[in-house]
Amino acid sequence: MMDKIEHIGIAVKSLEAAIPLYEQLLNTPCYKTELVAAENVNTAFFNAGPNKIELLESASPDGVIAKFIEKKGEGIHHIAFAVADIDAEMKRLAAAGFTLLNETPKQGADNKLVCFLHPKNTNGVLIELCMEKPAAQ
Ligand SMILES: CC[C@H](C(=O)O)C(=O)SCCNC(=O)CCNC(=O)[C@H](O)C(C)(C)COP(=O)(O)OP(=O)(O)OC[C@H]1O[C@@H](n2cnc3c(N)ncnc32)[C@H](O)[C@@H]1OP(=O)(O)O
Ligand SMILES: [Co+2]
Repeated sequence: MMDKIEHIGIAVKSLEAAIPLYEQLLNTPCYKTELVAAENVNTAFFNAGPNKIELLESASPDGVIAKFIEKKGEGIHHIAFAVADIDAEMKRLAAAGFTLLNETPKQGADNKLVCFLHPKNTNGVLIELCMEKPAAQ
């Protein structure tokens, strides 16, 4: 089950320009910036009540975010839902016919495991499943 919207991902050309803008807009400081090398993306996080805003800047000219901005411009990139059991949700959604973009949960930002669903099955919205990484046993 999707517990809540964990974050809204927003594609931006420059974190340097977008971070102060969102700090002013949200009236709260960016609480974390993080490079997710595997995704070729630099991220910046803000709390917005029980949810978050995740700004995304491409870490290379040919990254996913650069491609998105080239095609669609800056703007909302994805919606991430918090899930308690990402494996179970991936199984449920795959069985329901959604296209998973990664076979197993992968490393996300902000201490999460993530999986993406292709927008072709979700009315054109890129969906991310997002689970807090279990504490190391
Ligand atoms: C994980 C770290 C962090 C976190 O929260 O922890 C992040 O959120 S990282 C976010 C960046 N990473 C990803 O987005 C990974 C998943 N995305 C992908 O695998 C690709 O972007 C994919 C498959 C969605 C699109 O890649 P592709 O190479 O196929 O690009 P195209 O431009 O050819 O797109 C095909 C088709 O999809 C539409 N599209 C692409 N991106 C989006 C989007 N964000 N929202 C909605 N639609 C999207 C694109 O317009 C094309 O549609 P078409 O009708 O064919 O023009
Ligand atoms: Co995200």
